[in-house]
Amino acid sequence: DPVRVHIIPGHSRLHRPLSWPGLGDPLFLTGVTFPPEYPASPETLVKLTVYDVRDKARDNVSKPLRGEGVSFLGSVTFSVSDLLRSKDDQLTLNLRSSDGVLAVGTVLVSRVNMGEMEEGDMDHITADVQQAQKCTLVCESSQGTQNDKDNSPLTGAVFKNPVCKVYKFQTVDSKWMLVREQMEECTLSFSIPRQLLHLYIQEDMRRIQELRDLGELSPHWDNLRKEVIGRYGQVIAAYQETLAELNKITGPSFKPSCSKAQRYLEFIPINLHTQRMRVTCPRQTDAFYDVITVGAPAAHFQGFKGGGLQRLLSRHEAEKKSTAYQCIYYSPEHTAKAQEVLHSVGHLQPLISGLADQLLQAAQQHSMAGLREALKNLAGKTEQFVHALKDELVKSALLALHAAQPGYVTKNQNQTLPGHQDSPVAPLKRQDSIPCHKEYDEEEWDRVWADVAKSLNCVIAMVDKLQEQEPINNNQEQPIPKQVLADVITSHNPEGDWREQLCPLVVRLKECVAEVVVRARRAMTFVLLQEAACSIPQGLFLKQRRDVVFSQALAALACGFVMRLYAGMEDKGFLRQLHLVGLVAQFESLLSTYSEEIGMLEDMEVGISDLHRVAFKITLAKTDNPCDLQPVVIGRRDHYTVEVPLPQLAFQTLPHEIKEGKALQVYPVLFNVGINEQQTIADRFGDISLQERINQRNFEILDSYYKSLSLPCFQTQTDLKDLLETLGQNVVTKKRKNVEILWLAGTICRRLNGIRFTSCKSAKDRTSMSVTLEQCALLRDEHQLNKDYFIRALDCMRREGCRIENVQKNIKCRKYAFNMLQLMAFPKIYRPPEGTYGKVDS
Ligand SMILES: O=P(O)(O)O[C@H]1[C@H](O)[C@@H](O)[C@H](O)[C@H](O)[C@@H]1OP(=O)(O)O
Repeated sequence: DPVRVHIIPGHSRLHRPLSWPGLGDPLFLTGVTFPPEYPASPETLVKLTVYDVRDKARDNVSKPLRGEGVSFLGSVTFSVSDLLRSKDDQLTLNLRSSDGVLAVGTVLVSRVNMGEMEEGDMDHITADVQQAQKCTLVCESSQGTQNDKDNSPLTGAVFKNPVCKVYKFQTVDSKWMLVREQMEECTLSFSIPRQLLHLYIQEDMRRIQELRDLGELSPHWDNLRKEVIGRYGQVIAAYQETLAELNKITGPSFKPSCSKAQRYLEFIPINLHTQRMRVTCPRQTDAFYDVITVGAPAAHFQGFKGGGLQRLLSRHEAEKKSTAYQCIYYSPEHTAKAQEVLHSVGHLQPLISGLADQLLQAAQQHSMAGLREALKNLAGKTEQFVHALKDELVKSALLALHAAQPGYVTKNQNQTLPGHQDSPVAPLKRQDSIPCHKEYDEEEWDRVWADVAKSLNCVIAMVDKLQEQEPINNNQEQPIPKQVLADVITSHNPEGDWREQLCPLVVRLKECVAEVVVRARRAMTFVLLQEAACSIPQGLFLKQRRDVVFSQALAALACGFVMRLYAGMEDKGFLRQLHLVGLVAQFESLLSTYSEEIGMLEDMEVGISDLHRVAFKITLAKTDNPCDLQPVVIGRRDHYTVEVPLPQLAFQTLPHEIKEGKALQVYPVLFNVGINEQQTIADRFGDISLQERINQRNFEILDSYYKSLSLPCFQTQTDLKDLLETLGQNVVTKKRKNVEILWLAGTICRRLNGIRFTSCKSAKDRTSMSVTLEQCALLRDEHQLNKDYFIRALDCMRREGCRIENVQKNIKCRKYAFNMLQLMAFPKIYRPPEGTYGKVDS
């Protein structure tokens, strides 16, 4: 396979093959750097030596050792002048074996012109320091300003340690505007991951219990069960340890970028901060613009050797299908269905039981209205319950479970299944054989399941009957349609007490529900056992990876939601939109689709998409005490709810739908455009399909969200429609570093009242460039910032503003971690002013 070498300023590390599993002809890319102090000249000779690395764990082959998974392939030498004179800046060289005789492969050397350099670019990189220093920063504070609306006790409960900067800029009509930047930490950085860890542990413990409740299984299945339980136990122990370590942490409410790969901090989002820009213009009401900045949600501690979640999960699914010989393969949809059924029965059974008790209470009180109300609710929930179980999966899983019990025989073989014999790994071909245990009654489930509906009908019929017996004046409401089940009714004494007559029927209904729950729970647990057993150990590693990434993503989302909610408390239109449709949460990412950052982006894609399983609820806080205003997470992996408590005063002004606890939806979308030198390589020689796919898919989500908004205030905004159309065109256009995608997506999100997020690896350098650019663009487009002040304002914010403080908070140094050569690759407008960047230990 060809090896490509790029002479790229600023790079020297060997990179993994850029290839996708299943595709042949992988491309191995590596960049080679001549450090600025190195006296390279046209005569300089470059020797390339290529090794075959079999042992991926030994990624660092700078000093390869023979016989340790690394072997010499060949080498070749060329001079810098060969490259400079070459056609298309490219040399094709033959690798030679050590004795120089054999040609053992081809190396393609390209000289990379960073491309984004334009005439006069260098002038901007070394910007006019004097100009920039005519900076308009007027004051700064670490506490915010007094009597500040942004620092109310409400925000103070969740947002901490404000850093504040105020600037004065000139408008087009030579007036002055005041711009105030405020950046804060968020307590949710730690509290959401802690709560999630608790919930993960609880859920896995419950899973272990459910597996135990499967009862006696044949040795094959029993062994698998033991193994799965053992693995769950390990995960629980690791999570408990992490939680214990997290509980020891005090200090700032954010994880600095340099701790990104620390084991005990892996669930914590990197460098999560909120940033608000408030603009005060003469004779205008203040406007403010919020953004949440956070490092890409990704499993940094686990690393990116095999890629990120999106790739790992699809690879795993494919492998599972082909190697699941020990167990029954259930598709991810089936597994999700099993979880859903488990969840539904767990949720609905206590509700049905409570409503049945209410019905008896109403009967006791001889209240026909109460009886009918309770019956209506009971019927509704019971129907939901019956419906939730109406799935072929339950039936087939019951059969499979039956076949997994000791003593099971098949009709065809009339002999014990292989999986039933002593060897725990003997193949079991369940699907091919129709189980025919003499004790197994295939109709049984249908009967048990139908009994629930039947017993509900008996209850309905009895209430009807009682209603008929009532004197006419106690029977004003419309009667429930008659469902005559004579065999039931005749057995009851029409003259007796209401409660007495209803009680046996209600008890029967509860019993039928309980019976169904036991069976359904065991059947679904068996499906999940298959899933877990088929995927050990890789599936569990991936689950842990997904837990980590999701935790970071949820902490960021919750932070953004709370900030958006607090900001919109007095906006009736916004609140209406919130409960009628929900909010867009738009993540902008600046990761490169190259090397490690591909893996980060693959993690991030799954983490952000998993956020669609989250809803928010607003609750009334017990007190106005800050600790009672902390959001609370409830739920399980397939669905979480974040409850956001508000103090009485704020709560009472909300629309009643929100006060009644309506689930508030979020629509997460992710747009990525890599901007640095690594993206230059990816754009030219690598694979950018990941970025293209993400942008196209998320455009579709955003577009369908917009279409689902039937609120007139959005449909009449023609420019919103135009913006979406332009974004749609941009995501399919082949254009390098097309940052317009990010600007359009950000603008659309703001117009849609959404939550804005900006991310890169550590949310410190590239993110700072993007956030300051967005702020200045808003000043120019929405607040008539004088054009001559645009670059000055941008440089000033980058030099003096909250973002350089963010860098300082993270690495204790006031320099963005860019070198000059990296900056050449940036789109011009993303480059910071001279003196603010350099080599730092980040
Ligand atoms: O905040 P980031 O842009 O992810 O910081 C990068 C920086 O862009 C890059 O130039 C530098 O070489 C480092 O990789 C920074 O990442 P850290 O995670 O090390 O801060």
